[in-house]
Amino acid sequence: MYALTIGTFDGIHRGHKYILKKTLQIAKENNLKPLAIMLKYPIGKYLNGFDGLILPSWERKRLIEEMGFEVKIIEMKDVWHINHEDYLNHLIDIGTKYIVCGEDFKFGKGAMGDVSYLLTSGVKKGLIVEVLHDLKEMGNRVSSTLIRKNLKKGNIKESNKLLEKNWTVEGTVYEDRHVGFSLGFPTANINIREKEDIIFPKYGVYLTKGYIDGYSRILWGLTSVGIRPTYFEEIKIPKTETYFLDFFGDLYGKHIKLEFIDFLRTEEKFNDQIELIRKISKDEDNARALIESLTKN
Ligand SMILES: Cc1cc2nc3c(=O)[nH]c(=O)nc-3n(C[C@H](O)[C@H](O)[C@H](O)COP(=O)(O)O)c2cc1C
Ligand SMILES: Nc1ncnc2c1ncn2[C@@H]1O[C@H](COP(=O)(O)OP(=O)(O)O)[C@@H](O)[C@H]1O
Repeated sequence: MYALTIGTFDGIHRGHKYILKKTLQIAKENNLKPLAIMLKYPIGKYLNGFDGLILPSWERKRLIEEMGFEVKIIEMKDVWHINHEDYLNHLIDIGTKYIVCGEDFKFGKGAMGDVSYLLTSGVKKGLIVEVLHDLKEMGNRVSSTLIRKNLKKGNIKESNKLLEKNWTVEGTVYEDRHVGFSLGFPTANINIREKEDIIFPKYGVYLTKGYIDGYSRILWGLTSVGIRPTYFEEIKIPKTETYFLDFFGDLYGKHIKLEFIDFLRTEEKFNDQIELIRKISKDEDNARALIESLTKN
């Protein structure tokens, strides 16, 4: 029998950890197995204005499993036609005894199932329901939406605080126009949207740490996210590209994980390449000073 919690858990932030830990505790106390049913994408993806995921589903699954859960990934298209009564019966059929959820938990077709439904019909069917209050940070509800908003503003430190770890993206390095080398700043283009719709943070320059497959060294880098307004390109596709400091090597085809540490500046349109090069050199100086202050002591 299971102690179950359901959600998208995008980011596995402080609020998620609070619900997940509570579920683990309940499972332990009641001799149940902890189960997390995880949606690949939030409902927002199918409505208007979805900026993208904070973390891909496989990373969220890994983190939840690491806490001690069995994780089942579901996709919205597989469940949104099921009405809330049938879905509740399904949860009971698979062995759910306890459900742990937040105040705004909704499920079933048209989001008709909610906490009050669980507390009435669910309880009648023998379920035990634990409803948790929202976790707040400076008066704000800790949520994936809040973190996405922070990422869109370039507030990396605040996002990392809410996530309780450094925000990380990953992907394979692909070849592009080879302009980077001619500028004196080769950049590894990392395809962060290879498999899932990951959020692009505010366009600009970030201090990052790179973990490259097959390399034992962790590399500091300057990561530019954006559409390179200095250059004319027929179609503008946002890119995440990193110039690694004190490094030279072929990175094409390599898998790279990037940890975002800080935001340095907004992306700008320069009149010519010389101006851009000057600015990137300044970015490098700023980054090196920041790294020194971070790695001191
Ligand atoms: C640290 C850094 C800062 C950058 N800032 C800007 C910028 O403000 N504006 C811009 O148009 N491009 C900026 N770029 C992107 C460069 O234009 C880009 O790396 C170059 O065009 C190489 O592109 P490629 O990978 O297609 O060869 C920046 C790149 C780096 C590494
Ligand atoms: N310090 C470095 N940081 C990032 N990439 C580097 C570095 N040194 C060499 N490279 C190589 O250079 C490539 C990027 O060169 P660049 O001229 O920007 O071409 P592209 O347009 O294909 O990205 C990287 O993918 C990597 O293989």
